Amino acid sequence: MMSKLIERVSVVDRALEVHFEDRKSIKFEDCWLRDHCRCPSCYHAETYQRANHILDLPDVTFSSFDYNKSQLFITWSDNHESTYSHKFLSQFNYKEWRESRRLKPLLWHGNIHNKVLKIHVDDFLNSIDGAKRVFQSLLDYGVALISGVGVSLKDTEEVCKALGGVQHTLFGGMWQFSTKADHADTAYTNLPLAAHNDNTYFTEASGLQILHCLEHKNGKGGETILVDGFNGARELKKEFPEDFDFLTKFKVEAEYIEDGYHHTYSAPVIKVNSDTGDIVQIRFNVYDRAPMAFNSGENCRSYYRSLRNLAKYYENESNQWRFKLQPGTVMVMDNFRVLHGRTSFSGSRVLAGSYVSRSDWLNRARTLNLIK
Ligand SMILES: C[N+](C)(C)CCCC[C@H](N)C(=O)O
Ligand SMILES: O=C(O)CCC(=O)C(=O)O
Repeated sequence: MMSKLIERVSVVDRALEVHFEDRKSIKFEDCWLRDHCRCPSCYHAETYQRANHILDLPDVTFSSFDYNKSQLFITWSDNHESTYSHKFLSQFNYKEWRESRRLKPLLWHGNIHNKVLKIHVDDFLNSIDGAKRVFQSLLDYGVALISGVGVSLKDTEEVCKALGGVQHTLFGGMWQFSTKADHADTAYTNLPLAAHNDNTYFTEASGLQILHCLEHKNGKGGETILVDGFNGARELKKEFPEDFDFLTKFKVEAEYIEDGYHHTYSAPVIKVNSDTGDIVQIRFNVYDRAPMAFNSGENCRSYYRSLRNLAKYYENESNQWRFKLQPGTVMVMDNFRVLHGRTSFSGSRVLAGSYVSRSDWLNRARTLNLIK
């Protein structure tokens, strides 16, 4: 890794261009430099927060500056003085800064049992390396399997907490569900559920969904279906680019209705980062679509054509990973990316689990130094 020590600094209009020893340079506007002064009157180091309001940033420029290999010193026209370390400044090469914040999912289709991490719960809960491996599997494939978990809600909760914390929704925090109609939703039946993302009717869908089959007796079926929503979107873009484009723009309204609840939210099925073009979220759920009005017959037909073309990928069994959840093994998946479903079943089938918010699981991945 080439040194990021300071080689020289030059003035460019109201900016300072810092040239580093790795032959890269970064231009810092005076307003940015003043706003990033790290002196005690400008910055609360103990809370990592700016001390002043942006409206109180003085419209000043530098009156003089000096530097050595590791520091830049600025005296401002209002006589304020600022010091910046090379380590701090060298972070802000735009391309490197943007690239370091992009997630790099490994797209997949079909049975990925030999790729997805399967780790014993003791290694996950009791070792940093184990925790890193779980979150890396989630970042890479959107799925991880944690074995050796006690077949109880309580033991499942320990796993949910370690994944970032139990997210509370109208369904509760930790849930245990079966065919008992605890909520007005087909998850609480033995009906088949085609691959879908949860919570398309919430302003923010849950980040992770954690499922642990506590029992399935006196019956059959109830296979889990997983499919990579990002790979489906990429295939749609290749085969039906106009449908991909439509689904990145058109807002599909979703709803959840139950006594005392009426959630709705409208958002594109495929959310794209406008800066990088990366797919950042899939919100696909054919069941929870709300009845919508359309401003044209063309839009109405595009809605049905594009959703059906995307659904054909997700419903193609060669793209799906199907397996049976076993008591003791917890499955965790990225609900922003991986679609899940199940085949119909008979008998008594009890699942435990929870949601974890995206902020909370990405926080864990970030504090494990896996992402920026
Ligand atoms: C809470 N639990 C996971 C058991 C079921 C929640 C129902 C999820 C709903 N069908 C959706 O797709 O958002
Ligand atoms: O019963 C299952 O295996 C999954 C149920 C489901 O899709 C859900 O709860 O969102």
